[in-house]
Amino acid sequence: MKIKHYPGKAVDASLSLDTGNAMGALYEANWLQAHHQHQEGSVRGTVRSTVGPLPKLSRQPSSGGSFLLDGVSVLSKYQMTLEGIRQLEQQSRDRRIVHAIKELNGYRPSALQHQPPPLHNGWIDESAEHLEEKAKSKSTGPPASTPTVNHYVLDPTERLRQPRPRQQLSIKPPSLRRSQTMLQPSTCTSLDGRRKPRAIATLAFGTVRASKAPNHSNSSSAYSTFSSAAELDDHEQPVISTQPQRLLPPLPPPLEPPPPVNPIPLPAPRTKPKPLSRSHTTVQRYATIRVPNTRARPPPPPPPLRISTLPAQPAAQRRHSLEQALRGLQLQQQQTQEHPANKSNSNSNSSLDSRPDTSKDLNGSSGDKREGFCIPRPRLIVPVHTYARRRRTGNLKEQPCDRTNENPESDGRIEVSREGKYLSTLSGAKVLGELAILYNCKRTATITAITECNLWAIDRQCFQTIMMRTGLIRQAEYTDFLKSVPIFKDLPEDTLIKISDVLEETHYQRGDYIVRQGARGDTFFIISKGKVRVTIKQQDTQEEKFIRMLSKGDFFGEKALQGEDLRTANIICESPEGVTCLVIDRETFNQLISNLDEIKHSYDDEGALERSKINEEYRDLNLTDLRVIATLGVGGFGRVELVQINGDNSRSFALKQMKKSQIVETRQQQHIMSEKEIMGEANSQFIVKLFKTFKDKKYLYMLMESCLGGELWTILRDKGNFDDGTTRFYTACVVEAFDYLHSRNIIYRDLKPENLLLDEKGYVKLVDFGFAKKLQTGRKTWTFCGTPEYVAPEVILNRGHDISADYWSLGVLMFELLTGTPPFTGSDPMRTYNIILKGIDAIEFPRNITRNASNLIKKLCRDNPAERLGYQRGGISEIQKHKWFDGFYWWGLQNRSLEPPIKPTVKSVVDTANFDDYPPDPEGPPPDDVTGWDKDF
Ligand SMILES: Nc1ncnc2c1ncn2[C@@H]1O[C@H](COP(=O)(O)OP(=O)(O)OP(=O)(O)O)[C@@H](O)[C@H]1O
Ligand SMILES: Nc1nc2c(ncn2[C@@H]2O[C@@H]3COP(=O)(O)O[C@H]3[C@H]2O)c(=O)[nH]1
Ligand SMILES: Nc1nc2c(ncn2[C@@H]2O[C@@H]3COP(=O)(O)O[C@H]3[C@H]2O)c(=O)[nH]1
Repeated sequence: MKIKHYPGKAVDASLSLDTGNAMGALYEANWLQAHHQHQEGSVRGTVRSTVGPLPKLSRQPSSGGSFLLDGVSVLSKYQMTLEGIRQLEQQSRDRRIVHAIKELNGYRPSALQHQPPPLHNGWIDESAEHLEEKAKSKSTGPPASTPTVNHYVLDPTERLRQPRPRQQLSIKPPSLRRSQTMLQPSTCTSLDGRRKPRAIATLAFGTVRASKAPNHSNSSSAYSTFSSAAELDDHEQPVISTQPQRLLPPLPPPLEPPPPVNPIPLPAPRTKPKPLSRSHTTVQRYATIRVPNTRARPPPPPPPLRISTLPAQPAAQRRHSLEQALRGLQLQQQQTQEHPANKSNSNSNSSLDSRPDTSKDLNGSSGDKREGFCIPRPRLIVPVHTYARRRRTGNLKEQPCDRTNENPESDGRIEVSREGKYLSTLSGAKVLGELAILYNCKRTATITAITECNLWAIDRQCFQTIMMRTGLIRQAEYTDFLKSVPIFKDLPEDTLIKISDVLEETHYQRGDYIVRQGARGDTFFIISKGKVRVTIKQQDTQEEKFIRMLSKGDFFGEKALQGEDLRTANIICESPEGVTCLVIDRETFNQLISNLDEIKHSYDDEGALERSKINEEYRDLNLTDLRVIATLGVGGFGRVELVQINGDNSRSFALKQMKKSQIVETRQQQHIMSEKEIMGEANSQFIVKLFKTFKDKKYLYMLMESCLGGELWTILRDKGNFDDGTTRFYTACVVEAFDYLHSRNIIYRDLKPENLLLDEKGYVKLVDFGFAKKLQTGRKTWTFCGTPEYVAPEVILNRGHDISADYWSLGVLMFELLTGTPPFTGSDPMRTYNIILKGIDAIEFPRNITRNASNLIKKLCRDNPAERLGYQRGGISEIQKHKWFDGFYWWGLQNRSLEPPIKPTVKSVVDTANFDDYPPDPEGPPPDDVTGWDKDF
């Protein structure tokens, strides 16, 4: 063991052993030996302090209470609370109304089926062993709630185990000792690892062929492609709708909107309605416009074009017709739902496409199996505004209108043009002419039949009635769904209705890129059916890395709307039966959604990106560009200096200088590399940022952000102890830092007030990542390291430890902040370990520790790592939800709006008044080390 003395500063000890993991083995052997001796009634009070042949002992503790866990659970932030969704839907206040509307219209209950609730809510990958362990503890009761039989019976230091006199706990400086970080050679490390026309027309068959950008928006091109270019010769081909041209004499004044609830006594058929005979419906099939194929041959005279209007009908008959039409809708919907092949695409490929094409049977008599079909699903009619909008989804490049793709052989195709400029070609069950009716305006485009077309027409009044009804149904359906989506559940009803009004439902097929990384984005998506895969392109390889799956109720696409318009990830349709999304435009997003807390969260990759941008700023900085202002602190390997960049007095940095020779001597090379990597990538305001590293022959340097509020240790030393509220604030900062690290499977391992620095505002940040380590999922690590007073029993016993060891140290920190002394304090490390192994229940809690605080401390300092709060199913949020934190404003802490309990005085960027004074290093410069082990530093 080497003890280093730093003049003027408390002692900092480095404990190093030559043998790999001998330390842990030695300790365990000692405890066990002593335990045996104790059982034999012969406690002799000796601790073997040399590394010699160890007695052959079982590594299992001799009595119960602790478990060896190999399976480490990982907190998954992306688990959906399906159970919650289901409950919300059930609780929805106007559910009956929604239901009534649906029933009245023969709609089926929402297609949103519930999945069984997940087995748990936030943990994945639990090893069988872990589960088994839990099952066991369920049946027998949690082992830890059994009064602690202290199986660490050894007591070589009987005298020291006397309860510490109370006054010792609240002792004022100078008795507050600086804890000592211990070092051990890292040879034994982890085992790891989206004005007045009268009819609209529906094009019944065929498929859209041309000008389809792969954005899956079914309604073709955007206005931006309009120009005064090339007039289309209207005489060449039959014109169905022309723009801007009044087709028919003006209509009577606009229809009075019917009351919201069904004005027509429609029966609400629960059984499948009979297919209607076509003679009963006003929604008739009109004379087919047969147009010879003009593309392949020289243009013949235009085909005869007959546009029929619906005969004027008495009101009762009209009502009956509407009834029929709605039944037809209903039937159509059922057919769509019943044929799996038809299920998939409500927009682009009409469900009719998959049926036998009987379009040539004009009278629709024999062989026409589509008797029930009237008009396609109402949804096709609704999103009319899509013509005007270029939806930015996954297209890196807009696809140009390519008329060469059109298939001259296909039936029922029409061409849409405006001011003579070609817009698109449509076929299949498309709706045309709805705009002029909806907006009471002139035709907005010219429709030309380019092949024979079967068109169906509905008069204005009928169309408007259907629209109103379908609109209401749709609104109710969407509102109902939104209430079941976690991020919207607390929004007021009127906001949900507003959102429902502008939602567009879009369907994607398996493999479709709904959103493509790098593309410009203007839309926000909520998944209403199916699953999508999130991937991100790797910087070096361009390969796509899988990030996560998102499913019903999840949302995506908020990032492009919040930032630079660019999509930050790929979203790919994963479900074989496709994915349905409710799409919201930027305007609605900004007005109604962007302020929701859940929308503001950031993803890991964003942090990494942001960090690499920050680090980029210092890329060309050299050591010689820095000038030293003062010493901020002294650590195990050297000094930390306050520095400024020459010529820039506006800011300052902390430069940690580490002696290479000493790093090698204590075999800390691996730890130093890990420190650089973790601190250089971490992007949390509760963790000190490392901007750049340098090296020369003697030293390694780390250029970090400076925290001029000083060490929490110094403030604690001066104040003696903190009150409950102050302790809560600092503990909460550490919880945030741990949340960041642990969610990335990084264990910190050296928590203590010395490693908590205050920034100028009074928020604390974690510094010194010398023992931090990234673990492989579910793995443990075995390096014996940390600060004696803060190490967890499993570290002492060398049983392997993981992030749960940090929760132990959090409990210790709370105790120390509240009392001024850590709970487990011996006169030397060995004695300290001994006290630790006796457990938290052996420690007397002074009265100034409130009941809630001691409850939390005890829950953090459980012998059994698996039982520690933070490490269980609810993850770190269980700590945040503990009674001691009741009323604590976590969101204010995260956005730094919470007032810190102590505001340090920092007069300028070079004010070091909050730090102790440090004389020069008496040892002088270390020897050169040019062995090259540090080439990656
Ligand atoms: N970014 C910083 N801003 C201000 N002071 C700092 C900063 N980093 C370190 N210090 C000061 O230097 C001291 C030593 O730094 P640090 O703990 O990182 O060194 P170390 O060599 O790893 O020490 P240890 O022996 O505890 O492992 C800190 O306790 C603190 O007082
Ligand atoms: N304005 C416009 N209308 C289109 C487009 N594609 C199809 N249409 C249909 O063409 C129809 C022309 O008549 P309407 O304006 O009544 O309604 C229009 C739409 O239904 C398009 O890109 N722009
Ligand atoms: N960048 C990023 N986006 C994610 C992640 N998980 C889900 N997403 C979503 O993927 C979307 C891609 O498009 P946006 O960038 O607009 O918004 C993104 C997020 O909504 C993730 O881990 N990182």
